[in-house]
Amino acid sequence: MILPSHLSVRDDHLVIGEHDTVDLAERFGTPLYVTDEMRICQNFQRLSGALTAHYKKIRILYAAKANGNLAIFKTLASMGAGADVFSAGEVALALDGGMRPESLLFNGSSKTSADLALAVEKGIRVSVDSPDELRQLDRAAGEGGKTVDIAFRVNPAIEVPTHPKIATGLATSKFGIPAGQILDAYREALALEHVNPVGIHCHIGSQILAVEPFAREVEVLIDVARDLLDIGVDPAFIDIGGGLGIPYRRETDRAPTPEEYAGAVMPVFLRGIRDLGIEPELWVEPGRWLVGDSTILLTRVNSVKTAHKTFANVDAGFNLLVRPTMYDSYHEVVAANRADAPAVREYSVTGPICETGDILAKDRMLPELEAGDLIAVLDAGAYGFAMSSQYNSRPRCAEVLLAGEKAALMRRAETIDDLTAPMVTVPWQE
Ligand SMILES: Cc1ncc(COP(=O)(O)O)c(C=O)c1O
Ligand SMILES: N[C@@H](CCCC[NH3+])C(=O)O
Repeated sequence: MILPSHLSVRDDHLVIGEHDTVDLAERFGTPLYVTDEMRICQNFQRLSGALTAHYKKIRILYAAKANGNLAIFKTLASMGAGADVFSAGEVALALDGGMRPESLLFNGSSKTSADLALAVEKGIRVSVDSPDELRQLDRAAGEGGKTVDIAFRVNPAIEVPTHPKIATGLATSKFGIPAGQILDAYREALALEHVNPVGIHCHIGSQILAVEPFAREVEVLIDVARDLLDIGVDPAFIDIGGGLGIPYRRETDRAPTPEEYAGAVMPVFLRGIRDLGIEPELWVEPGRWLVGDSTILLTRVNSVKTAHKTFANVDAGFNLLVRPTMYDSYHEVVAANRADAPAVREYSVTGPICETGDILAKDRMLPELEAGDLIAVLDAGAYGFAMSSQYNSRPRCAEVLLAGEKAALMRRAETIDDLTAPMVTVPWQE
């Protein structure tokens, strides 16, 4: 099996950073999310380096939805990242994590009036998703006695090779304004008093393992910029969103490197802006690429059963990692306490949730397993804990952050009391 450089095997045990996963599981319990902070920093530097090699005016906005732990915001803020935020919660976390309001972009196709008021109050730029939202934002800004800088989210009508549920720039997608309507939207923004159109925003989808769609996206955005110049808007930034995929199947996935991504996108961007005589900042909104491979989910085998096939029943299910169930996603699994043992039997690694679809990994060759063994699910840092739930009334597990020799909780495990705490006794049952 090919492991990323922050994972290794020592004395038959899987090691993350400098830490033996068997020790981590004993110390903190299972299930357990474990994140290597250094890996996130390396990922950030690599992506940032690849882009700035072409153009200096780059901003990286971490897509906060990928992993919402406050510690992750702090790590990325310290690297100089801003954030793509989608909710009041993400705004609060980003600001608490040390990001400045000017380094955030408030995205979303269905913002509440409270979201808009929050953006106005905090001075956060807004990616506006419809003319209706534009008018509401103008009103909110007027009431707050302010002017808000905005971009419009463009729907570029681009097909992308990914799971249909996470392609966001299809003509039929709920996100953005069709290219044919976008100029009217900017014209309307120019006519309004409290919104200031300064940017162009787009995001074509997630887990994209090809670079051509990003290059086509940039062409569309350059066309929009050309039209904007005609109506007197010189864009201060062009935000091409996130979406760069990672190789979940390391043996076979051919994932573009950041250098290949930059090599496809930047020449189109640079040629475009040179022709137009403008020098906007280029913004990107990576989520998965920054945090995806930084994290493993450790889960203990409760029992092994051979029936129609052989099941390793573990203590984490789609309550903690929904991607395999929701998108048929593949995550590599490793027998963490037998990492050198030969793979001799096919297992399905199944969780404790009362649903047939609760399968973390289907039909994988693994060493002989028994109750008490430890399984590591790899590449669980993006949309892992972030999409967890308390389904089946299971408290969520803890998250640990590693930095060199250090290991500390960045979120404690929930308890049964945490499940019931928000519940309120209705008066007729008192
Ligand atoms: C607006 C926006 N930006 C960025 C992202 C991050 O995507 P990814 O994690 O694939 O980089 C998303 C999620 O797809 C998004 O909706
Ligand atoms: N949740 C998806 C990615 C969605 C990206 C958000 N727009 C995943 O796990 O792959």
